[in-house]
Amino acid sequence: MMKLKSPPVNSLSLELLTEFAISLEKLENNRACRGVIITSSVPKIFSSGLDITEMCGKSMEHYTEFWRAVQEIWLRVYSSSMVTVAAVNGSSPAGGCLIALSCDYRIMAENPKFSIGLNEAQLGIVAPFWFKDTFVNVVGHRIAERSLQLGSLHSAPEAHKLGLVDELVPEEKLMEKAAAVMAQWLALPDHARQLTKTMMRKPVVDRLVAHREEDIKNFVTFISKESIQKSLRMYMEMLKKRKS
Ligand SMILES: CCCCCCCCCCC/C=C/C(=O)SCCNC(=O)CCNC(=O)[C@H](O)C(C)(C)COP(=O)(O)OP(=O)(O)OC[C@H]1O[C@@H](n2cnc3c(N)ncnc32)[C@H](O)[C@@H]1OP(=O)(O)O
Repeated sequence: MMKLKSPPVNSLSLELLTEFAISLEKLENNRACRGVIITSSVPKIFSSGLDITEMCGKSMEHYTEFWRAVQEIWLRVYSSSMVTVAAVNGSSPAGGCLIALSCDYRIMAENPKFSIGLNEAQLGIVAPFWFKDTFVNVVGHRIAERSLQLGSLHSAPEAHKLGLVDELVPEEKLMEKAAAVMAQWLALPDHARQLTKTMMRKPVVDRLVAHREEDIKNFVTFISKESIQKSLRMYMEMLKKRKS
């Protein structure tokens, strides 16, 4: 099991992304490890998505390093040879949702206050093509398009209805259910499951691998724009105001 632990809200900072990638690599290289459940040890939050402070007021070099780390974590989770189950035990916007979408199966706590989705448009930013492709592969083109254009965050019941999560279970049963799903998936021979997974996911993975540097350049150019920086600053202010 891998538990995201970066209070208060599990923002995906460069440091957390780097630790996450190293832990995944260790598991991937351990032949005895055939599956991983990804969850959070922060109450009510799976992950608040990419750490916005990493994308605000920093240098081009920093944006480059940060985006490479974001790409890396997606590539590792999406193309993992292990069975990956997301036990979504709290809200999961944007980058948090991407982590869950990249797993093989998603189980969410059935709490209507928890929400999940790719809400980038609400921040005035655009989910890159590989976020979009991952989303389309889970919910289909129409639902993904509407949800992305509106930057929707879906409540747990709504997310289940749309197919964004596979199952809802009472919060106290979440880990038990995740373990049961893992056992079901691990009952199959690894090679057949792994080859099938690769067949389904390879075109999307290959697309980023082929355009990785271009994608970094696009990100750095986009995020460095003063209008985008202003949108991000306003969003952070809104988060702080909402609190007080
Ligand atoms: C032409 C095409 C080119 C394309 C190029 C690419 C373009 C860029 C693509 C970038 C993709 C971005 C992906 C992302 O993930 S962006 C992040 C999106 N995340 C969010 O919108 C979530 C925001 N947070 C919340 O909604 C709430 O915090 C949450 C529901 C998660 C929890 O609520 P709660 O009430 O429990 O906690 P607070 O809101 O009080 O938060 C506590 C403190 O944490 C700070 N915070 C929250 N989220 C973030 C974050 N994502 N990054 C950094 N900091 C965050 C919040 O401000 C509070 O701080 P303070 O205690 O200091 O006030």
